[in-house]
Amino acid sequence: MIELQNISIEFRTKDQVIRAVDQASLHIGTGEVFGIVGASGAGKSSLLRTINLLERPSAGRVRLDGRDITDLKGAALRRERQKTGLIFQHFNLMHTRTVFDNVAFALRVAGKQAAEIAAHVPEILDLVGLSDKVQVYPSQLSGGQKQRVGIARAIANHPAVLLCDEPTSALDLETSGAILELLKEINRRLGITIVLISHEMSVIKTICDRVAVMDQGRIVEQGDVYDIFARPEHPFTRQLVDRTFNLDLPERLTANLQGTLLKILFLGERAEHPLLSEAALRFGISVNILHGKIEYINNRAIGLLVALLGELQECSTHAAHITEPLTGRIAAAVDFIRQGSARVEVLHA
Ligand SMILES: Nc1ncnc2c1ncn2[C@@H]1O[C@H](COP(=O)(O)OP(=O)(O)OP(=O)(O)O)[C@@H](O)[C@H]1O
Repeated sequence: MIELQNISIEFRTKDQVIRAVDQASLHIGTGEVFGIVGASGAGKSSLLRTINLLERPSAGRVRLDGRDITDLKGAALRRERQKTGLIFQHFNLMHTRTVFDNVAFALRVAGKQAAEIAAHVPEILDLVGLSDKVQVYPSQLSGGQKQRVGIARAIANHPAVLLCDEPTSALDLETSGAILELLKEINRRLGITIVLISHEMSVIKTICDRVAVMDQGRIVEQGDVYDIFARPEHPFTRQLVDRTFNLDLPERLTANLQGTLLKILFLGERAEHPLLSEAALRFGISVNILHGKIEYINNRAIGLLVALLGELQECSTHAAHITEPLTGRIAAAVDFIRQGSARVEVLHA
């Protein structure tokens, strides 16, 4: 559906050349929800805007539906652009026009007749949940409602692709969730391919099937969202994923740790096995869970636990016969946990 091949984008200012995107390649399939994530200035917007050639690449090719559109101009380019809709972080609505007119404008530009526009706009506004706001002005709408108008306008001409530039960054958490839900529904019901950029992994995990991670103009990693969360390889991706899981411990807990502190990753069904209690019994140690979280990404579980392995406070019946020193038992327990989980990181020994 969308193929970006070795895209580089350079901006020339008076005294320097900024390479915003550096040899980025992507392939996005029909009907996918594809995310591009990265810090501010990573090159996400520039790359997104090459898909409909709002930004022309300095090098590389853009293919839409198998057709190379990189060199298109004028009417041919405008026709190709009709296949894409675009929504923005700050909605970009016309404030002196009603909700109806904001959406109608997109249809008028595409050459639709008044009768068709009059019939179609209410349908689209119904789809995005704004049937009761048809004659209202944008200033009378909440942020979430404004973005719904932005979405209605973007899908009015039945595009094959919806490009979303940080669509929820200006919204609170709850509204953001509702907008992502609406985008997902549009993807499912209308089969529109969605490309969404965000600086938050939490947005990506809520809606995307696959993701590309950008750092300083380069795509450093891409793949299935679940796999990227489960096994982030690039240090920048790891940082993003860690921030999403947010497993930081309060200083009070880390100041006087007695024992071995582990961060344990469980994937899928393995998260359901009683691995830690088995380790405790087998090796006669205490296992104290200090932090933990299970995330479900595309209905598959990723569990992360921070656990402290240490000496049992009292001699339990299970441990009474254990004579091996604590360090040996903990080392054996770490091995045992390592075998039964996806990854173990020793945070403190
Ligand atoms: N028109 C322009 N002229 C000069 N430099 C630009 C232009 N547009 C973008 N840049 C620069 O290119 C780099 C990438 O910008 P871009 O907006 O694509 O990144 P981004 O990841 O989308 O960032 P943000 O999340 O802050 O929008 C930045 O260093 C930016 O300053």
